[in-house]
Parts: sequence; structure tokens; C-alpha cells
Amino acid sequence: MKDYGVFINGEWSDFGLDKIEVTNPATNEVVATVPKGGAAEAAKAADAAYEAFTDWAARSVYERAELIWKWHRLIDDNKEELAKIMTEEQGKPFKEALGEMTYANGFLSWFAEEGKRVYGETIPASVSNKRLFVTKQPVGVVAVITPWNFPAAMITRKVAPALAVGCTVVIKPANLTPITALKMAELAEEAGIPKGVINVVTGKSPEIGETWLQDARVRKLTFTGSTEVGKTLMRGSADTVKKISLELGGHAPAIVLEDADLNKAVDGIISSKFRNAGQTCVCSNRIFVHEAIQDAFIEKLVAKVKELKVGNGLEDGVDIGPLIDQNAVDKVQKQIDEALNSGAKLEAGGKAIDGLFLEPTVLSNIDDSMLCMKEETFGPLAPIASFKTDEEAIQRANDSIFGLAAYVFTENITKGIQFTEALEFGIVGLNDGLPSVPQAPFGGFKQSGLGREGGHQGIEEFLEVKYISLGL
Ligand SMILES: NC(=O)C1=CN([C@@H]2O[C@H](COP(=O)(O)OP(=O)(O)OC[C@H]3O[C@@H](n4cnc5c(N)ncnc54)[C@H](O)[C@@H]3O)[C@@H](O)[C@H]2O)C=CC1
Ligand SMILES: O=C(O)[C@H](O)CS(=O)(=O)O
Repeated sequence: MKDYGVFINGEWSDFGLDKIEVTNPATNEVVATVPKGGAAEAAKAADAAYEAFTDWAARSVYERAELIWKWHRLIDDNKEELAKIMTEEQGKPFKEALGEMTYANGFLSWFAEEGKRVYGETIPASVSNKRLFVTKQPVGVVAVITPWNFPAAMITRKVAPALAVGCTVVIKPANLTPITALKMAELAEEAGIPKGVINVVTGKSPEIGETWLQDARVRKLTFTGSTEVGKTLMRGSADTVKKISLELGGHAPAIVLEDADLNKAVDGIISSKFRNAGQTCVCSNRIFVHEAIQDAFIEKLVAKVKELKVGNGLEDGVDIGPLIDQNAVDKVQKQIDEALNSGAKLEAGGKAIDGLFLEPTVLSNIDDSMLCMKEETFGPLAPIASFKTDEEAIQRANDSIFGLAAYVFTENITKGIQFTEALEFGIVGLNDGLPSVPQAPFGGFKQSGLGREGGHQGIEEFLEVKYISLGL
């Protein structure tokens, strides 16, 4: 068990603060402690990031990219250790944690190079004695607030583009899973990223957040987490008119059309639904299956679900680890029990095993009035509802305040494209349950967020556009 400090202006310190214990959700053992920081530490971090900004922004994008690549190589060299830390603090199986480290590192390599493609433009002037130019400049100090479900990727998906264009960052990782962020900051320091460019504060989230919201030097807030907290931060950003990016909740529909390849659909939905024990914002949470193939689909799905191994993520062959805490288990169990009490049929699983482990669960005979079809699940529950017509499936899939990810399974490509165009979601997997990659834009419609992360779009979130008019 290790006591960590926070990382501010190139210094590691606990500032004599009280500690927050970080526990392993699989064993309930304390694996580390971090400082319970607050407004003072948040202000120190903002001071450091503001102080470091001028020099960091003045460097060439190639110099910044070289340091980001060094950081990338160190993360790659240490990915097994980082993955083990992630499994111990978040619970996901080691193989998934290792996959997340590769995914997270993919944002560093992608944006180290995307920074070199931030182009300006010239505009034809309406008079002969003027020249008009457009350039792009880094927005400044960026506040980064991240969730517990992807402790590495949600950090690098924001920090990589920010650093590439010359911004500096103050980071508040989730207190449930802060160690991965702190370890990555250690490697950034080792890579030679200058002091003050990256700062990591742990502790009293509302107090830390409010300090950065009220600090006019913080010009951008990028947040990943619940829609509720996202709205709080969006309101607070208005006080200093900050640029803001929000990656919020999701409640993805997965639609299996009558002509779908059932093996492809089952594999895609299992990948999407049970990744991270169902604790991702893009999990298939509402599964709509055409009535003509529902029985065959359920039979195949249940057979595969019953093969999934639940256990400590450090054990070989484990597919599903624990949920993050008791609240998470209670929330999913409530959705299961409410559905069963409302007429749903239990096809597999259905209950907590022990501690924070929950059986991968399949329910059928689901209707849209049930809680599991309206409230984000964030757990290993697959509710199956049948439909008759394409129009009905699209209407029901779109009937949500969320619009992050959706999935369609069909072998008719024309129909598949028509579905992707009709679905009100920022990400659509067509015969694909795992669409997320660093080179593609990730983000949602409606109350799933604002802005995009990844892709070439993701770098624009950290840039200001400047128009220069030159009189000759
Ligand atoms: N759209 C996306 O890409 C993602 C969305 N999520 C959503 O986030 C939720 C699960 O993650 P959680 O960490 O529990 O979400 P959360 O919203 O409770 O916390 C997210 C982060 O915000 C911090 N925070 C909480 N209240 C705050 C405040 N008042 N001021 C400043 N910071 C505050 C937390 O400490 C944490 O670091 C789910 O709803 C999930 O759908 C999670 C991951 C990705
Ligand atoms: O936080 C999440 O759920 C992630 O954004 C999902 S993904 O990027 O790993 O697909």
C-alpha cells in the first residue's frame, strides 16, 4: 500500500492533508491513499499551469510532439504495471486494463502528430491593400475532470490534444481511481514534460471544480462523467465564459434486424454490453430484437453469457470483474428486480454473487416502461425487447434524453445505412460493437454531451481561431 502525493508544478507533495483511501473493488483492500486536496491545492495547480503556459505554447509543435512521444514510449514500456494498478483500483480484468493502456496511449501518438496539422488559411481581401489571415492558437489553461471507469483513456483523450497544441492542464481524476493518473504523471515528468504543464490534484471534487470554474485563467473545461455533474459544470463555466467539452451519460440501443447475422449480432452485443462489467457510457443497454428471430437470438446470447467468467480481474480467464462500489451494485439490482416484478423473464444471471460481483444478466419480455429502459444501467444487465417494424425500432431507440452510441445489426447494407442516418446518436456501430478508436470523433447528441474527443475534430476543442487583417 502506497501513500501518494499530488503533482503540482513538478513537485510531489501530500501537503500534510488528510488522506483518501483507494480500495480494490474485488477484495475491498486498501491499495493506496491520496491527499484530500481542496481549493488551496486547486489554486496552486492553476497558478503552476498558468505560469508554464507561455513557454510551453511558445515551443514548436514538433518540440512538444517529441516530448509527447517520449511519454508514449514510457507508458508503453510500463503498460503491464499500469494495467495491474488499474485492475487493482477499478476492477476491470487485466486483459481489458492492458487494452485500455493501448487505447489511452493511442491518443498520445494520434495527437502528437495531429498537432502538426493545425493549419491556418488566407482569405481573399475585398480591397487590394489588405491581406487577411486566419491562424489558430492554444486556448490556455485547461481543467480536466475525469471518471472512474476508464482511468487512463479519459485522461489522455483530453490531455494529449491539449498538450500537442500548447495548452497546459490541471487534472482532477476520480477519487475512486486516481492512481493510474498519478502514475502516468510520473512518466510524463520522466519524459521531460516541463513542470507546470501537467498538474494532478485529488480530493474534494466540488471544491476543486468550483475553484477552477471561478478562475478566469482557466479558459477551458473538459469533463467526462455523469450528465448531472456535467450540467453543474456547464452552469459554472458560464461565470467566466469558458470553452467546454462534455462527454456525459449514454443509454445505447442495439437493434437486431430480421436479416441480421445472429452470430455477428450476439458477439457484437456481448462485446459492447459486458465490457468493463457494463460500466461504459457506450454499452448496449436497450436491446431491440425483431420478433421473428427473438427466440433464436436469445438462445445464442444466453449460451455465450453463461460462459462468461466472473471474478477478480487479476485472475486468468476472468471476463467480468466487480462493479465499482455498492451503490453501483444496488442500482443494477434495482433495475433487475423492478423488471422481474413488472413481467420480465429471467433468461440468465439475476443476482449479486458476493461483494461487488454481479452475475451477467439477460432479461426478456421487456417493455419500455421499465426502469432499465429509461435509466442508464452502468452494469452487466442485458434487457431484450421485441419489435415488429423498422419504424417502431427507430422510434423507440431515439426515445431517450441520451444520444451517445447506438448499434445496428443487419446484412442489408442499404437498410443499415438508412438506420445509421435515422438514429439520433453521435456514434453508430453498424455490425460493430466496439467502434471507439483514437482516430475517430467520440461524442454525443442531446444530453450525452458537447463537442468531440479523438479524431481530427478533437484537437479543435483546445484551439482559439484568430483572424488577422493586414493593411498594406
Ligand atoms: N460520455 C462519456 O464518454 C462517459 C460518460 N460517463 C458517465 O459518468 C458516469 C460514471 O462516472 P462517474 O465518475 O461516477 O461520474 P461522476 O459524474 O460522478 O464523476 C465524474 C468526475 O467528476 C467529479 N465530480 C463529481 N462532482 C463534481 C463537482 N461538483 N465538481 C467537479 N467535479 C465533480 C468526480 O470526482 C469524477 O472525477 C456515468 O453516468 C457514465 O455514463 C463516464 C465515462 C465516459
Ligand atoms: O467512458 C467511457 O465509457 C468510454 O468513453 C467508452 S470508450 O471510449 O472506451 O468506448
